[in-house]
Amino acid sequence: MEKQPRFLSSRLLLKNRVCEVTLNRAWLGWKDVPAGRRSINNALKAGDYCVPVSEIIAVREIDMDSQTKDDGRWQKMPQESAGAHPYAFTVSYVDRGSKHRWRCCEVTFNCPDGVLCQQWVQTIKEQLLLLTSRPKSLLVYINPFGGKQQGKRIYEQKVAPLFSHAAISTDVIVTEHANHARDHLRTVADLKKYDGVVCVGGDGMFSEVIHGLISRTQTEVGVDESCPEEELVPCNLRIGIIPAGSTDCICYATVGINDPVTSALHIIVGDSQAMDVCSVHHNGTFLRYSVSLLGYGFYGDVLMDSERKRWLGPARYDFSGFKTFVTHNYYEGTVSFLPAFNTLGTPRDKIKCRAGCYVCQHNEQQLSEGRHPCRGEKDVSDREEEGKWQVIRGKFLAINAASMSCACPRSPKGLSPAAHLADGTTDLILVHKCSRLDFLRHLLRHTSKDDQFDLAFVEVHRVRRFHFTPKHCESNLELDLKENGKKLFSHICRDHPACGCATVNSTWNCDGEILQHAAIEVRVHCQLVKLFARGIEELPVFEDLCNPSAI
Ligand SMILES: Nc1ncnc2c1ncn2[C@@H]1O[C@H](COP(=O)(O)OP(=O)(O)OP(=O)(O)O)[C@@H](O)[C@H]1O
Repeated sequence: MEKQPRFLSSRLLLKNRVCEVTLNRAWLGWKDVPAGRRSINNALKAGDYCVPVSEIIAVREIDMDSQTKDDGRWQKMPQESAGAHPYAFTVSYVDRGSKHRWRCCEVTFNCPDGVLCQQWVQTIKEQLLLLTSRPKSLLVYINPFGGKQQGKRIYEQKVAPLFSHAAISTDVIVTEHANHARDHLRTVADLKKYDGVVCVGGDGMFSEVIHGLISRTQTEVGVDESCPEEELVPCNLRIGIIPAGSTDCICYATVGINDPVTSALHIIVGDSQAMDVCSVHHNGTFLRYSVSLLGYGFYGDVLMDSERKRWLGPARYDFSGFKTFVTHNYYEGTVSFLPAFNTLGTPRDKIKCRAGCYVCQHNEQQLSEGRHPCRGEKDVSDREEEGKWQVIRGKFLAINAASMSCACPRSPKGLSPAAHLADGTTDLILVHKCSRLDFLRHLLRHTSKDDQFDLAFVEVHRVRRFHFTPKHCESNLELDLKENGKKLFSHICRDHPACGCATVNSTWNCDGEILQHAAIEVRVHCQLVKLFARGIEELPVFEDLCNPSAI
C-alpha cells in the first residue's frame, strides 16, 4: 500500500495504554507503544488497529468534567488516566462483523492537553468534510405495514440515532397507503433538497421508490417512459434500503445481509452501487420496471397462489411453492431475444458480481461508448442490430429473467449465480417441459454446488432484450387477421376451456408483483438507478489492508 503523508501523529492514552495514534488522508491508525517505552499500569498489548477515514462516522470531544459524553450517556474514565490526560475525544467508525455485518464502534483517546485534543477533533472533521459522496440530507419513507410491521420501530430505534450521530438531516414520511411513496416522489417531493431517498420496508417499497424516481427523472428531462424505444435517463439521487419487509432480496443482493444497522452505515459512508432496470411493456404500453426477477410459469404461479393465501404469513411461499410444484403446469409460447454481444461474462462462467465488479464496469463502458460514439463509430441502435434476434417456440415450465443473482437467505446461490447487478444485461432462463423429477433436480441445484443450467431441458442466455408471446395471444393475433379477411369461426382456448385444449395461462411475477398481461416486451436499461451500497464485499477484504505499518 502506498505510504501517505501524515497529518497528525501523537502519543495518546487508550484505556490506560499509551498508543501511537496516526492520521493520514486515508487512514486513522493506533498501535501500542512498544514494551518498555509504554507502561502506564503495565497494560497488556491489545494489538494494532486502523480504520479507513472513509469509514469514520463521526468524531466528538468529550467533556471530562461532567464525566459524560455529549450524547448524555455516562462514560467510565480510569482515575489515573483522567488525571494525567484530562482531555479526550471519541471516534465512531464502521467495524466489520461476520457475514457482511457492519456495526458502529467507538474508540476514545485521552490527551494530555486541550489544544492537542481540539487539533485532533478538528483535523478529523476536516477530513470527513472532504468526503463529498456522503449524504447530508435524506428523504425517508417508512412502510409501517411491511414485513412484521416493525418498520417504524426499526427506523426510530436503530437507524435514526445513527443518522443524527452522523449529522444527516432527514424528512420522514410514514406511508398511509400503497403507492404513497411512488406518487409523492413522482410529483410532490422537492427533490433538490435531498442527497438521497431511503425506503424502510421490503422489495415492494423499493419498487415504489424506483418507479417514482425513474418517472420523475424522465418527466423532468422530457423522456416518454411509456415508449419502449426511448433511452431512459439515469436517476441522480441514490436510494437506501433499510430492510423491514418479508422479502428483502434487493438489500441482500447489494449489501450481502439484511440488517438495518449495516444498511444505515452504508448510507452514512455514502456508498454507491449502480443497478440495471428492465422496463416491461405490453403492446407498446408501459407496465412496470423490474430489477430482480421476471418469472412466468413456475414463479408466476407461486406468486399468484401465495397472494390468495396472505393470511398464512411468510409460510404462504412454502405452501404455494409446493402446490405449484405438484401441479406441474407448463405453458406454450414464443420467446424471442436479443443476445448481449461484445460483453464480458456469461451466465455459466461462475464470475460472481462483487463490490467493484470489473464485468459491470467494462460492459457499462462498452455501452456508453456506443451511446456517445466517436466519429466513425456506430451508435447504440446500430450496435444492437449487430446482434441477431433469436426465436424459441416451446412448452415451458418456467421462463425467468434474472437481472441479478436473486440470491437470498433461502437460496444463497440464487436463480442465476453469475448474473450482474449493473452490466446492462439480464439472464434469460428457459426451463422446458420435463418430468417432475427432473424439475425437482433443477430446483434443488439452486441450493447445491451443481450447475443448475447443466441440464438438457434448461437453457440460459444473457440478453439485452426479450419478448414473450403466449400461445393464446398468437392465436388471438392469427384470429384477428383471419377474421378480417376470411370470417373465421373459431374460438380461443383461453375463453373456452371446455374445448378440451390443455393449455392454461400463467402470469408474470415482476419483482413480486403480478403483471396484468402475459405478452410482454422487456428491455434492460444499464445502470438506471444507484443505491447506497457497494455490492457484496469479498471477505475478508480489509484484513490485508489493515496493516498499521502502512501508515
Ligand atoms: N401504508 C401502507 N399501507 C398499505 N400498503 C402499503 C403502505 N405503504 C406501502 N405499502 C405497500 O405494501 C407493499 C409491501 O410492502 P413491503 O415491500 O415494504 O413489505 P413486504 O412485507 O416485504 O411485502 P410483501 O408482503 O409483498 O412481501 C408494497 O407494495 C407497498 O406498495
